[in-house]
Amino acid sequence: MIFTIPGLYIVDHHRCAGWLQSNVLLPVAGRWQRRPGAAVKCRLDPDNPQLHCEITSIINLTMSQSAQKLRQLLSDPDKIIVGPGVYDGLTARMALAAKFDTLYMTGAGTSMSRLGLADLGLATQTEMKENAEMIANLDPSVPLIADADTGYGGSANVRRTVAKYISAGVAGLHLEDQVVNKRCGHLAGKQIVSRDEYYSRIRAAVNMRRQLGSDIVIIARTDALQSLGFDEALARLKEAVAIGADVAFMEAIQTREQAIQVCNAFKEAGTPVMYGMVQGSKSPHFTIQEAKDIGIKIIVYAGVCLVPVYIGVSRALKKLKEDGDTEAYDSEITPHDLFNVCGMKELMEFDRQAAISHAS
Ligand SMILES: C[C@](O)(C(=O)O)[C@H](CC(=O)O)C(=O)O
Repeated sequence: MIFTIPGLYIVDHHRCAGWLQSNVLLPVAGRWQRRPGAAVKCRLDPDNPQLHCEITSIINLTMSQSAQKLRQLLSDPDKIIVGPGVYDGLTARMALAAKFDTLYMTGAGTSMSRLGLADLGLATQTEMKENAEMIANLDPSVPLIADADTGYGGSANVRRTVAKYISAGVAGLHLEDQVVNKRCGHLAGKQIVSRDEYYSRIRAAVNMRRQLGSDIVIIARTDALQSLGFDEALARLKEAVAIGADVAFMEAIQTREQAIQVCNAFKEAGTPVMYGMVQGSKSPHFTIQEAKDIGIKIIVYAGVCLVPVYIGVSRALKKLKEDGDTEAYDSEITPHDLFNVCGMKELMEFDRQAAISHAS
């Protein structure tokens, strides 16, 4: 379908996370010129879906490969995006080797693996960004969604967080409405900031993205369900999306019905909904297929690596401590196998090529 808007033509548009992303013909020096990659952010008039009623911005995107890929996945109607929760180089490499097409950097996992500390808002902006940067660049063709907690302060901090995550190569990030001294979304006693403060975080993120000409996907997360109830949590997500967030994420959902209600609430507008699966929490458990069936667009399994690492490593350590020996595995893993998952072949080939150039 081709839309006509006074001043420009939009062709090849596709709907993507609340954006209409398109090739655009712009009148430049009296001629229509095609500007691939330029995006027009439009609001559709619900009463007249054939016409755009408002152009909110035109952006020349210096699209990052990974954010673009994430947007492509979001715009695929048949796709559910699955983010295995990784938190260090090895878990990220293992998820890549398992051929996941998206990764999720869990903040809880980052806090525990990098700091040895529980998910209580202790990981700093710099620590989170450094971890995200390392993971995002192991294979930049696989988009990384990274936890950005509260944005680490006021709007100026959020601004800086978004800029850092963009330059780190992160494809999408989520920002929430807990106080800066936050805690894991599945713990009791969460404190929530006012609507205005939350909205200013989202607005800061959206404005910074625009200022940098980036297409990073902004995921609005609310933790308000626990203390303020479903209606308030939903209202916050709706306003966050109206401000410019691309995806709605209600944290620590308590029932399957609530998950369905959230999906239904955003269905008409085509806003993708994200769901956080945390094994052992009170949130309903969904398989990928179940999540897809109810309309969830992104599901992240925050504990998919953490839990088996905890179980497996605890058992192995107990064995060594008590029996004075390591566990025997059916198929012994050699150091080679581990290094291969972490790029050994490519590194050695690179080294070989460098040596050849040097010799010639
Ligand atoms: C999604 C989450 O933010 C994360 O860091 O992975 C956590 C998950 C967890 O603590 O296990 C959360 O707050 O839900």
